[in-house]
Amino acid sequence: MKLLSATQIRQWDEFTIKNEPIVSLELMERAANACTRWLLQNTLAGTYYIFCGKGNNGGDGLAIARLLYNAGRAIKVFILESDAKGSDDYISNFRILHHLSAIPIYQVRSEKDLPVIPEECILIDALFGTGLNRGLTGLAAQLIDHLNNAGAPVISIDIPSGLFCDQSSRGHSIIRARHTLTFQVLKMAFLIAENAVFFGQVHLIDINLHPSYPDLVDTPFYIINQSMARRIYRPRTAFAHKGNFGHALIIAGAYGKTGAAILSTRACLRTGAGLVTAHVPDRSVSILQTAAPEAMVFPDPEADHIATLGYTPELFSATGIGPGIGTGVKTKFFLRGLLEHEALKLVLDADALNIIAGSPGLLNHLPPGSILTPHPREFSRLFGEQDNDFKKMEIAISKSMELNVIIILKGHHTLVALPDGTGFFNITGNAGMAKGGSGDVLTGMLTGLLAQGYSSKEAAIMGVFLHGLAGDLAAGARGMEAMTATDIIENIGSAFQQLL
Ligand SMILES: NC(=O)C1=CN([C@@H]2O[C@H](COP(=O)(O)OP(=O)(O)OC[C@H]3O[C@@H](n4cnc5c(N)ncnc54)[C@H](O)[C@@H]3O)[C@@H](O)[C@H]2O)[C@@H](O)CC1
Ligand SMILES: Nc1ncnc2c1ncn2[C@@H]1O[C@H](COP(=O)(O)OP(=O)(O)O)[C@@H](O)[C@H]1O
Ligand SMILES: [K+]
Repeated sequence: MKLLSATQIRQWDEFTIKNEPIVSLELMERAANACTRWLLQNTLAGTYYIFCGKGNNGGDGLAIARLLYNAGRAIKVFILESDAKGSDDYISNFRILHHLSAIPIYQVRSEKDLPVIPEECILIDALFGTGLNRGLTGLAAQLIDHLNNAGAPVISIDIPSGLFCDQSSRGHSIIRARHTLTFQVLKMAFLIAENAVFFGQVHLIDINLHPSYPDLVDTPFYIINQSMARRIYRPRTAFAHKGNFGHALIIAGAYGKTGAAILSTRACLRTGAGLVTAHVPDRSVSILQTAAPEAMVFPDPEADHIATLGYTPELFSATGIGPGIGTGVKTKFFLRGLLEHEALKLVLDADALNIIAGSPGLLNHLPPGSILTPHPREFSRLFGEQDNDFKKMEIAISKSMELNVIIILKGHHTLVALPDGTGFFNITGNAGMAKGGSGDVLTGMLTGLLAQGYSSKEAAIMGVFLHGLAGDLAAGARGMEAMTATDIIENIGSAFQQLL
C-alpha cells in the first residue's frame, strides 16, 4: 500500500472533489460527520472545548462543533485568531455556526485570552492539519503548551497540531494527543518513533476519498500489508521435496549465547527451509542438537567461538550470521573471510554488524543483495548518529542504494530500505517483542526465506511482516509481558496461515 505525502493527500482531496464529484464543503462535512460519530461513540458526554485554526483543519473543527451540538453535547469553540482571512470552507462553516447563537465562540487573540480549562472537559484539537508549513511560534505555540498542560484529554483531528506529516518536527511546539482521528490513510509522521509521544492512539476515519487516486501517483514509500505479503508468498506444491526449499546455514552463538543460535535455527526451521545447518562453537553442539534436533550442526573447532570456515559456504542456499557471535578477534577474521565469498545470499545481524561497524571498510565487501538487520543502536554504530528519525530513514535508504544491500532498520514500525530507493514500513508487531531474542528470530526467518528461493526484497518484506504478525499472535495468546521469543517462533505457522 502506498504511503502518501501531505501534498499527495491534498491532491487526493482535490481529485475526489473533481471526480466523484463532490463540492469541497460537502467533503469537509463528510469528514466532520465521521469524526463526530467516533466522538459520540467513544467519549462520555462532557463539555467539548474545540480549538480551531483558520485553515481547513479549523473548518473540520467548526463542523464537528455544530454536529456535536446538534447531537445534544455541550460545546465551547475557540478560534486561534491571526491575520489570515481563513480558507473558504472555514469561512462557510464559521458563518453557519455563528447563526446558531446558542454556541459560544471565543476568540484567542493574545495570551490573556487563553481559557481556563477544566480537567473533566474533552479538548478537540483542530488548529492545524496537513497544511502546516513551518513550526508553530508565538501565540499558536503558547496555546499548544496551554492545552498540553491542561490535564484534560486531547483528541486531534487529522494530525496533532504542530506535527509535520513528512519531516521531523523535533524542537517545535506540538499537541500531545490521547487519540488522533486521521482521515483516510496513515501519515508518515505516525510511523516514526520520535513522534510516538504526540499522536496517542491513531484511528483511521474513512472519508471515502476517490479509490482511483493512489494508483495514479508514484511514491518511494509503502506500508507492508497483508495483501502485499500474500502476493509474495508461494504456497508449497503437493509434490515438493526438501531439495526444493534450500539448505540454510545459521552462524550464531558464542558460548554463553547458544540461546541466540537456537532461536535463529528454530525460527529458520519453522519458516520452511528444507535443511538447516547451524555453525556453533564446539561446546554448544549438544545444547543445540537437543533444542533443535531437526537441524544439522557444524561444530567449530574452537570451544567457545566462531572462528573456522571449514566448509564451502556457497554450498548453502542462504546464510544468516551474527546473533550472539561476539566481536572477538578470531570471529572478526572469520567474518572477513566469509565476506570474500561474493556469491552468498547473506543476512547480517547483531555482532556481525558490530564487527562491520568497527571495520567500516567491510561495508564495501558485502555481497550484493545482502540483508542487514540493525536495531537503532547498531544502525548508529554503522552509519553514525543522526539528528532525528527522518534523517535516519533517509540514511537507511541512501546507504541501501550506495551499498546495493537491503537495510532493515528495526523498531516498532520496522523500515525495509531497498537499493532502488524505496522504503517499506511494517505495521505488524508489538511492544511484547521488545525483549532479547526477538531479533534472533527475525534473522532465522529471513535466512529461511532466502534459502527457499525468495529474493532478498521478497524475503525482507514478507519476513518482517510475518515476524511481527507471529509476535502479535503470541501477544494475543500470552500477553505482551509474558511472551518470549520462543512464542514468536511457535506462532510463525499461524502467521503463514493468514497468507493462504
Ligand atoms: N477538502 C479538503 O481539502 C479536506 C481537508 N480536510 C482538512 O484540511 C486540513 C488541511 O487544511 P489546510 O490545507 O487548509 O491546512 P491547515 O488547516 O493545516 O491550515 C493551514 C493554514 O495555516 C497556515 N499555517 C501553516 N503553518 C502555520 C504556522 N506554523 N503558523 C501559522 N500559520 C500556519 C497556512 O498558511 C494555512 O493558512 C486537513 O488536515 C484536514 O483536517 C478535511 O476537511 C477533508 C477534506
Ligand atoms: N515495540 C515494538 N513493536 C514492534 N516490534 C518490536 C518492538 N520492539 C521490538 N520489536 C521487534 O523485535 C525485534 C528486536 O530485535 P533486536 O533489538 O535485534 O533484539 P535482539 O537482538 O535482542 O534479539 C525487531 O524485529 C523489532 O522490530
Ligand atoms: K489538528
